[in-house]
Amino acid sequence: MNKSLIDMKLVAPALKDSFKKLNPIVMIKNPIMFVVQIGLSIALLYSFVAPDPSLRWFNIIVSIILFVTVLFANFAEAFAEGRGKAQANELKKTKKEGKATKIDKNGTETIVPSQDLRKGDIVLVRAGELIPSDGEIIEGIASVDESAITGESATVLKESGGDFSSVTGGTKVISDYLKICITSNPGESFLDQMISMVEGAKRQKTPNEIALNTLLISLTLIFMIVVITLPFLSSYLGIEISVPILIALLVCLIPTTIGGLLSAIGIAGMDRVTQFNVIAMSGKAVEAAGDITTMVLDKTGTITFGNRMACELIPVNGSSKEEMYYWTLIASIDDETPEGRSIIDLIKSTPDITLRTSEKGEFIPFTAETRMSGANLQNNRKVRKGAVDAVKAFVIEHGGSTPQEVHDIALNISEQGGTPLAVAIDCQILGIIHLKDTVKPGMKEKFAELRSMGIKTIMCTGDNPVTARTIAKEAGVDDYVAECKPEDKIKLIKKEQAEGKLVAMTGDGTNDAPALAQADVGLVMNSGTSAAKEAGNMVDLDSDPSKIIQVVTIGKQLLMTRGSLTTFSIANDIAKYFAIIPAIFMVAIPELQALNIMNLSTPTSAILSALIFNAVIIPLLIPLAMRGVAYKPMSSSRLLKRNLFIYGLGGVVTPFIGIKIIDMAIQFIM
Ligand SMILES: Nc1ncnc2c1ncn2[C@@H]1O[C@H](COP(=O)(O)OP(=O)(O)OP(=O)(O)O)[C@@H](O)[C@H]1O
Ligand SMILES: [K+]
Ligand SMILES: [Mg+2]
Repeated sequence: MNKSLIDMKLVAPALKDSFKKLNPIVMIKNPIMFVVQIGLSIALLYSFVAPDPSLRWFNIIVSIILFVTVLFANFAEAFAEGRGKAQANELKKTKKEGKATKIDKNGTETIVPSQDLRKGDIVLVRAGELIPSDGEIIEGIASVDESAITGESATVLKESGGDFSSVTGGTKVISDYLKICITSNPGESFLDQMISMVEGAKRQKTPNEIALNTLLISLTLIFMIVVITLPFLSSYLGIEISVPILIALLVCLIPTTIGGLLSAIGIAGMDRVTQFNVIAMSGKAVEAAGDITTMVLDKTGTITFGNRMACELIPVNGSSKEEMYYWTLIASIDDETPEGRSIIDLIKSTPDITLRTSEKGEFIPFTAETRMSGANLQNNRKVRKGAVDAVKAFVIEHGGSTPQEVHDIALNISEQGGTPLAVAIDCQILGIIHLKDTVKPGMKEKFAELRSMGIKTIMCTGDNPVTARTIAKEAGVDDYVAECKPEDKIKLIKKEQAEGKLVAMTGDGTNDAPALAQADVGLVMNSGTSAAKEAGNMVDLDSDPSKIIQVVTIGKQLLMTRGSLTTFSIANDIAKYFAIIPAIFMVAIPELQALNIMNLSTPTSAILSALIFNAVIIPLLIPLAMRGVAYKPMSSSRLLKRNLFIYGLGGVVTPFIGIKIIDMAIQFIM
């Protein structure tokens, strides 16, 4: 997926498409260019049935330039769509092949076409086979090649339970086997969504785009009224203006530059996100990313590396090392979380400890609500490990208490940014587990950058306040919420939104789904559950939660590119006014010479030069529309001033130079 944004191979198909788009039914979707197309038809008519045959050649040339103008605008859009279409074709190839081994209730296997699979079906996928549709693993552990979707050739280990249990249709099982429960109906899989997103089939105009379009249409209407009334005014002065000249004037005055580039800018914005291996479910999501003012981030895995590893087991309360290790093992033996596994690994690698248990009972899995995990044993004893305050409450409930020593050790671990877990059996605390985690490098700089863009960052963590404060300080986030449960996250997002903020967040678990749905931008990890993927509006194929920062930058760049090119386009039209108006009236009103600052050779050449400039500026700006304007993190008001200066002033000056050069060239040819 990492091709450059401007691919010369896409030029030929885009040219073909630009002719197809000449169909008026397609053209009407772009009202500004549709006006140009109508103007073209009228000018063409005048070329043949003109009342004044001496003007025939002028009329034909105007018609040709108008035709090229429309074609250039169509080309901009077709070129922007090209990359997505090519990518969609690649993805469709992945979809075509398809047989699946379905397992029915009594365990019999039947081979069915993949596209017949529905939600709830169970399939068996063996090594070397493609996973037929999205699903959750119910049995097995296997390495999966996700390159068809992510473009990365690294394989991912997938297994039932935990954070890596969801699989995507179109990816390939490399080793072992997986039994999968299908979670999507035909035509609704992630791959289907991805295809329709990248090929732009579902691309709807975003609210910002609609607002801008309305403004541009209003401007067009105003200029139409001006141009239509012009002949009445000029006849007073004894000047007759031919219809093709009026059309040329109209086309120069209406915002054709931005009208021709608007949809290309939107498509390219989504494309840039895709380049980044993030699939945006709508153009609106990318735009919303540009408007974000608050970013809610998880601590573990987003700000820190997240492979929180047990590094030390500290017995307390007079319990022996053997005793503490033994019960810690019992509390962790079925704990599938990375934390749980790292505890087992640590115990395994301790030389003088043997891993033998004879306990029978029921495992209590970790939840973000209880912030504990453990086991209820057959002899009615209960073992728990978890956040210190949660375990403390558990012990008190069973008639015990926590000695000061526990708090001291926990505080010490937290102050280092680690996570202390207390281990207890019934009313007695046995020890503390030190889980270590590190802040990812470069976080402080990233958050400083966000701050300069006017974005507030809030770190949310289920961890205790001391660990939270330590990590928050080290990473340089603006604010943090400790001991945060899933519902607290929604509350936080709603609170920010009530203050008029637009909120972005990342997430992966089912727990996160409601918060992801509430947020204005919800970036979901590809490794996440299907519930989370449905709730969010963007999916990161690389499952890197800190990518939200770059996604916001791309969104900002999209909005800025659109704003800059709109400014440029309207400023351009002002300059064209100064080229054409003096040309039309100068003969009758010599005083208008004062307006003729461009000093163009003849009225005809002036009009044609302005019209040619108006056409060629569209393809010249395609690279800028595709790449986006250069973006420097700064506050929006400073950015606005800077852009008004560059694109406003540049927009006035460029056509003066351009039109003058074209005028000189025309004289030279003549
Ligand atoms: N496997 C586990 N068993 C018992 N307790 C755990 C386990 N994993 C985490 N905890 C405790 O529960 C707390 C909350 O964990 P949770 O995963 O909800 O949040 P977190 O990972 O600390 O923060 P984040 O929201 O950034 O992921 C942890 O701080 C830790 O004290
Ligand atoms: K124009
Ligand atoms: Mg967590």
